Amino acid sequence: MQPSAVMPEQQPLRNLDWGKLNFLQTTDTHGWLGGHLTEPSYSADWGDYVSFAQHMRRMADEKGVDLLLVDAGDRVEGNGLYDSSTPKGLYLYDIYRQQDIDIICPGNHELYKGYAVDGEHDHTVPNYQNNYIASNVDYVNSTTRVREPLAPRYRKFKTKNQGIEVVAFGFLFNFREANITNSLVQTVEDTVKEEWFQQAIREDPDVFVVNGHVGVEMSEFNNTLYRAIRDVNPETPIVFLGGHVHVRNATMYDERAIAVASGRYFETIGWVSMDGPLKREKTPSPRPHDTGKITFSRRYIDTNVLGFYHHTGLTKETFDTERGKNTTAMITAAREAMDLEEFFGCAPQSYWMTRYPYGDKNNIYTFLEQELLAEIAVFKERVDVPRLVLINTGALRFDIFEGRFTRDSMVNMCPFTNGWVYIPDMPYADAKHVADVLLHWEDWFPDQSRQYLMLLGIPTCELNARRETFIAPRDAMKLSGRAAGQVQLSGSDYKILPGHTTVDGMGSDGDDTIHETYSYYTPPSVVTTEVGIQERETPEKVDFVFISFMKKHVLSVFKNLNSTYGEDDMKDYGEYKLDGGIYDWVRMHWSQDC
Ligand SMILES: Nc1ccn([C@@H]2O[C@H](COP(=O)(O)O)[C@@H](O)[C@H]2O)c(=O)n1
Repeated sequence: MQPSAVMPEQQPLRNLDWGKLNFLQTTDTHGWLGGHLTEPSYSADWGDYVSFAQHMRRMADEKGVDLLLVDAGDRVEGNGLYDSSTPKGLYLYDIYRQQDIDIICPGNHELYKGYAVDGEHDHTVPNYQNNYIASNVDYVNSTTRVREPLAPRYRKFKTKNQGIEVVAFGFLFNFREANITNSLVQTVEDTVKEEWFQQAIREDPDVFVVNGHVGVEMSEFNNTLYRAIRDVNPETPIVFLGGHVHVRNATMYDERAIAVASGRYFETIGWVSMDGPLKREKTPSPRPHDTGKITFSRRYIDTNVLGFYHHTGLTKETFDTERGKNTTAMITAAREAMDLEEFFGCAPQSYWMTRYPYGDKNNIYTFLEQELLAEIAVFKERVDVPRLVLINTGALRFDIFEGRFTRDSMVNMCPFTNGWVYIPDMPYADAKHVADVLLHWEDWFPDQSRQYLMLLGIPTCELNARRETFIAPRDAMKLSGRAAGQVQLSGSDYKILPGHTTVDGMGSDGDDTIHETYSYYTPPSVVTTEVGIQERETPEKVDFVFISFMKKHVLSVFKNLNSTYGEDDMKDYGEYKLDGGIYDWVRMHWSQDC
């Protein structure tokens, strides 16, 4: 743990079921390798995970079974440990590589910026050599424009103890709208037609492992890849290890194919185990599968040291390994070098992405709309022109906690350096119309809406995963005026604290830690604010100002509406960047100490 991280509290835990083949999975870590310093349930750091994995590998050896470590991408963007150095990732790649990972692939965040693609190509791919798999992502050399696979397309290997033959892939969802030009993503549909893939699915392994930056309910996994593999291999067990959607989720595609994704921001380490007749005899050829039952199990391990001690049967005194401790020290040194605890201001209250409804004063998007937007989208030369400002809610990616707001909190909340663009003197009604279409895309274009939103990635990906409101019993009690506190389990020292309470396609027993649930409210896809516009006297023309990330989306609306507006009408709206604007706002409004 980092020196300033809070200690976790003892909470009731479910054990891990071991099988012949077991996996520890991370995904969407987004640079959070220092852990969640102020959240006890998730306060372990990457060094603790290094120690944990070393012990788990030892335990696997003792049991004579196998353990594979997998990461499904989006390792960058979203935490100071990556974003606050120049160049970005200066410390992260070395810290990351301290963990031995057997199967690793890229996510979309590795492909938004040229330097991030180069970071993969120059650091992560060589750090993990043949374990890095890029089944549908290419690297394009910026100077020569030569295109080559970012890493091998697939990997065939035998596990250490059981000798199970594995064919492993590493896919990225069909992310083609926003990746930068030194990367190239081929659709999963086109990739499965390629000769190498057709050969790979005929390698006749004991198990297929499809690692992918893909949600377990996205069609790239549950349709295209599942069908392609299953059609040729009716009996072979398949393990899909996904990500991207930032939620804990698991489902069985059939009795011999499981799909699991393990949340976001290093809050969760996924555990998947499979047991039964996995390994087949060497002869005859083709080797028939033992069609005996394969059992699967999944757990979402909260990233804290008390859980790690429990699952390894160790204690504070016996848990840390040399390598783990060194990794923790590397993180501490990097955090200090980048001054991530630098005080920026004092947040007067917490603001939540999904725990309070949009419109409530505790909701971060209400805060963005009502407080921030008018002051962070400013262009001195046009300051007197009324403006309609629009931003995607995906721009803010983490809650703000009441109290010290540091360099770290700033990047956690918004790592993006997007600028602002505008269409000058646009008819007010047209600007409103575009905003309305972006907000209610599904109503405007019901046929293409959902897939379109997903592809374009307007909102937070959590929004795409979960759309129904859930009011937690504690909040329901508050709403009805009754008191509620932490739940004490009778006859035990354990408290039940708020945290992840997952209901997935396999039931409600996936979380290792038994938590009290949070409320959940779906955020909108965009928010807007009007500056210099009176409700009773609306101007004929306004500046339509939007975050540069939304350029493609706005163009897409124009196209769908057969509008004559196009890219040539869009101009830079000053030089303010999103992160810089928020920084200045915090300095100005939250300057008091705390
Ligand atoms: N420059 C950027 C890049 C991304 N976003 C937002 O992030 C979303 C994608 O993040 P995931 O973790 O969900 O892959 C994307 O949909 C945008 O909302 C951004 O605002 N600016």
